[in-house]
Amino acid sequence: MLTSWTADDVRAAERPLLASGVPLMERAAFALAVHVGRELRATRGRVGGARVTLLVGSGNNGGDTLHAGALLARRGAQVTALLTSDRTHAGGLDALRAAHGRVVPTLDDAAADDAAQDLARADVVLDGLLGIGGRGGVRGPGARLLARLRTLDADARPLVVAVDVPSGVGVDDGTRTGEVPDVDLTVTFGACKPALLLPPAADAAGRVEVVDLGLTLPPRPAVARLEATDVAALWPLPGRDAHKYVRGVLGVVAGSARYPGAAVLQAAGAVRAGVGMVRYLGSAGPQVLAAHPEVVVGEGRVQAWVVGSGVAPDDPEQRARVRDALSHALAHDEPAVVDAGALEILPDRVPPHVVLTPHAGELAALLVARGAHATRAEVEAAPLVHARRAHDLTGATVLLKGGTTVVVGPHGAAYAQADGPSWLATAGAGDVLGGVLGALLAGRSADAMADPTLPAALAAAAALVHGRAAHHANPGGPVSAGDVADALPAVVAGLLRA
Ligand SMILES: NC(=O)C1=CN([C@@H]2O[C@H](COP(=O)(O)OP(=O)(O)OC[C@H]3O[C@@H](n4cnc5c(N)ncnc54)[C@H](O)[C@@H]3O)[C@@H](O)[C@H]2O)[C@@H](O)CC1
Ligand SMILES: Nc1ncnc2c1ncn2[C@@H]1O[C@H](COP(=O)(O)OP(=O)(O)O)[C@@H](O)[C@H]1O
Ligand SMILES: [K+]
Repeated sequence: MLTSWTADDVRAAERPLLASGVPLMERAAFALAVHVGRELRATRGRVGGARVTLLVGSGNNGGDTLHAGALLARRGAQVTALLTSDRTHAGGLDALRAAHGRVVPTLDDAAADDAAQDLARADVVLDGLLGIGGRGGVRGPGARLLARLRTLDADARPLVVAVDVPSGVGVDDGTRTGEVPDVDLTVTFGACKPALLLPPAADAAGRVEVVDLGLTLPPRPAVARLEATDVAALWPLPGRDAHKYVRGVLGVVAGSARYPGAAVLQAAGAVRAGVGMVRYLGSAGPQVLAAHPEVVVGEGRVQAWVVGSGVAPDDPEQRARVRDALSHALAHDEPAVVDAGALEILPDRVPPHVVLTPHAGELAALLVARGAHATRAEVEAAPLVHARRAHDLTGATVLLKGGTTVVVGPHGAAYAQADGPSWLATAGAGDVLGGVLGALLAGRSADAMADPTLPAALAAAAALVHGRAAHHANPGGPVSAGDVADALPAVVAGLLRA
């Protein structure tokens, strides 16, 4: 599992070490210089003679950058520091000067234009403008330099390394404000930060290397990302004496006369993910049975529900079945996935074993219906913030679909899963995901009732498996939702072997 901690968590963990004189900045800068040296050796064979340009802000992030620049200068690199403030970390500046680095105040437009030449000639640029002390987008001279960097021709573009985080990201919430450099590598100190996992900030962060500073961090991370072994540990495995009812029955209320395919795809997701049995309720029974003869059509006991996918607003009978299923789930302590058409008829407050699976547009509509202001674009710009708001307003676990899927549950549980290729953004893929998650909740129904944070972990696991199934179905190329479902058994088997 990848784990990340907030700026406050990291600062609190650093405090006792700093108080006892541990030289954290020197350690951070040393590790940064090692990583940059490795990149330079990979791209040009040696550090000696490499041109290194430092973007230096007013805080300790700039201090790290100057100290790393000094170490690289001592290894023969030609280092230029572009200072963007009249305040600069004194120790860092002394170290760079002592190592014969060049120091250039870059405080106005003319200086930024001159500096653009340094940027274009550089082999590597270190972004040391803002770290965990940044508030809002980069202001002033630093923003001018980032704009110059962004507009360099592609063939003049140096390797860009972010110091701790790319400057301009919301460290704790993954937002981006103003100019944010698109970096190739982020070397982050003490712990990974949420912005390096969360959209849209993480898209700017490139590869992430975490430098261990020996911090003692709180037990619960702010945002996590499941990996294969975590999913294997969460997956419900049939025992030798299992039968289909023990393994979990999933009630599926999906599809309508207008969208029968949603029911077929959702059943495919659940069946291929290995559910004990699917019971289907709705008008698409013949289509579901034709595609999946293993499905049972009609009412009966279930351990979990998935409701709403492909349920059209003009289908009052299917909407009534969704309402009945939701009431049953709430009254009998059965976990439920609430998708698409069912999001509009969700009760005001629900427990966390109800998992909402909106995309950004549906999440915005859900928030607006509860008196909050939100547009689709605002949700996409701050997925964690809006998923958390939806959790706070409804009580539900929230899985917000997107290129990176964000999951929020109670007690601060949060996940960011970036497992699928962009090809997964295809009609019906969400229906398959609902089926996979339903299968997991049916298989671990009692556990999901006992541990209110488990539905969030299962939702993240479903997103991982779904994304990997899209890769597996056709590596590097297009997939249909049906292809994704067909790839599930092999992907699950692969994860369980890992
Ligand atoms: N606490 C520590 O001892 C350690 C900190 N480290 C480094 O220190 C960084 C945090 O240092 P700081 O707390 O000094 O914070 P930063 O260096 O992130 O930035 C703070 C400075 O930037 C200015 N600033 C804030 N927002 C701005 C904006 N939007 N535009 C322009 N200027 C802005 C502030 O006025 C302040 O001077 C970490 O990210 C990490 O790189 C590492 O050296 C490891 C040890
Ligand atoms: N850019 C993207 N990259 C990877 N996966 C994506 C991207 N955009 C959306 N997805 C995934 O594709 C699926 C689309 O689901 P959804 O929006 O519900 O579509 P539908 O309702 O047609 O099934 C979700 O699992 C979502 O996370
Ligand atoms: K930075």
